[in-house]
Amino acid sequence: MSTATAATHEGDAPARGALRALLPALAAHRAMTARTCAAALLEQGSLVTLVTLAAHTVGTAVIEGKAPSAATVTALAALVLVRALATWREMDLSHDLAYRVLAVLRVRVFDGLARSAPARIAGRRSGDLAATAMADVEALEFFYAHTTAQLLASATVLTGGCLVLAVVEPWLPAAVLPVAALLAAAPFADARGRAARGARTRTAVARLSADTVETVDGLRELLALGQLAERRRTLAEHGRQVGDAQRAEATREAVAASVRDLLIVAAVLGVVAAAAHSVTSGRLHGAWAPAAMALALAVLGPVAESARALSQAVALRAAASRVGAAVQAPALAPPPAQPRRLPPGPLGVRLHQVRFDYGGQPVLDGVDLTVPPGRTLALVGVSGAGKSTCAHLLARFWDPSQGTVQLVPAHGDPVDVRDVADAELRRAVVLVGQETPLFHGTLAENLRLAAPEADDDLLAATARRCGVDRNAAMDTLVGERGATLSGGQRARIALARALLVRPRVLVLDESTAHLDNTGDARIADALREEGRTTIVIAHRPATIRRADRIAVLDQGRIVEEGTWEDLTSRPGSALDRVLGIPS
Ligand SMILES: Nc1ncnc2c1ncn2[C@@H]1O[C@H](COP(=O)(O)OP(=O)(O)OP(=O)(O)O)[C@@H](O)[C@H]1O
Repeated sequence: MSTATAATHEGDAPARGALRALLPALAAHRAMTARTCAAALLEQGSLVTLVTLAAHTVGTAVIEGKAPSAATVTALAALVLVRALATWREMDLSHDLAYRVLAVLRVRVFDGLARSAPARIAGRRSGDLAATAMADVEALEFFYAHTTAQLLASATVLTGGCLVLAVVEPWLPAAVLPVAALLAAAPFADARGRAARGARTRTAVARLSADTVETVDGLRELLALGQLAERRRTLAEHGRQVGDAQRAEATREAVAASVRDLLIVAAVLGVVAAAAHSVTSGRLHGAWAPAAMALALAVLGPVAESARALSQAVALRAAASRVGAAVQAPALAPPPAQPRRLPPGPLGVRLHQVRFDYGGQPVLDGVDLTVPPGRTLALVGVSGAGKSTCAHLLARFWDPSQGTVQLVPAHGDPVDVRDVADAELRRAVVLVGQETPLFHGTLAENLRLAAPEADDDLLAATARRCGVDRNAAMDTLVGERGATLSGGQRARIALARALLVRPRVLVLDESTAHLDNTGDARIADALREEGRTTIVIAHRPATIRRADRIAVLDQGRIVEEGTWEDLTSRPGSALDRVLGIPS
């Protein structure tokens, strides 16, 4: 897990640069960002001009007893219209910009997860990952929609307003600028605390999301174990923690909002006092007193709003950290710089002196294994011996820390799987696990994941070959994760899907464990194809003995290899020990 993610999970203040790291995402939308800034500037600028002109007009009317000119009334009406249009345009553009950026960000989070799958995902809860992919990305909408353009516009309007005030009376900006500086500094004063509170909220939300996903997933098991009431209590407790974390943020924000209001009132009173003094000493026309007050109020309002947005953005550091960590997750199996093409024809497999660990003790410690092209090997070992790990290295979910995993053509040089482009490797080597998931959709849709171009006849023929229920129509809904099917039916569909790829190397990791003995034998026939290399990981003796050769994995190495007859005729063989056959 990356440091940023770890910090967030522990509820610490996340990295300071996390929000800055979000800005480059705007680079792809420079023109739109510029339009959003221009609209925000027009929105704020038109309001400031409107209220200042209105106050000056009223002041002039009261003091001089003159009705406003037609030009002034027209200008005021035009400003109202401009302000309304600019508000609509700014909201429209800022949200459009934010949603575009978020759409890209969601895909980049997904890419990050895919790049680091399954290793990095293995240690994390799916609800937690879903929270990063959805809730954290969604939370950043505020940053993109309500921070950047508003900050730029309010700073510009403040500068322009102060220049006008300085022209009217050089002392007037002195009442506005210190308050503006205080408002701008406020979000940074308690940045650590705010970021930590934000992180607590995000962590609580992620935990609740993880709990909810796990509970929904495991409802059947929880029901069977009589644990539903307990689970309900846990969910309620974690929901309460989310509420507490959100309330703590809201309470601080309420205090900050009151302080901001107080500061603005103080600044406006300061401007009123200074303007009144200038008017009474004859340096300023009386109409400028209400105009200066309105102008001060109008420029400080957006500054206060920006300060609020900045405070909220600081609280989003945790979400930004989590999204950043997901986006920047390094590839665990980096793509080759110069991919090598696999030669045509059957491919064998060779693991040479392979070492691998998951960050602790080595799981594989010098594995040597060769499967000639077109042959079937049964990889056998006690539970936890590292059989699936070998399969995962062959499918290149991970790379070994030492040694090589190669695909070996009948003629020509072996090719290291690290040198093969991902798409080509996925076509050449297909791994079917015991719990290969099916996706929500029809039987045909699930099969077509492997071969999008396959016609219905091919799908039906392959499904039949693997023993998928004859009566199952291609438009039968299989339900999420194949929930409406039996374990055996799911296995048959997963196998049919694998066959549609027409892989040259097929790795079956306990994929037929759900089938009865007859089904297992039929599937073995269906899978047999001239030239295909097959590695079968199994515990069932009948499955193992069908293989051309058997390799026994123990203590991280291949300790025994041979045919079924060889190994079972050897007294006290490692195979006998694995199968529990007394010597
Ligand atoms: N993602 C992972 N992170 C950490 N350790 C892991 C991970 N996957 C597997 N292991 C550990 O590596 C060892 C080998 O696991 P592996 O799944 O390869 O065994 P196996 O021989 O296939 O077992 P089984 O027959 O029970 O499926 C086990 O000790 C397991 O706990």
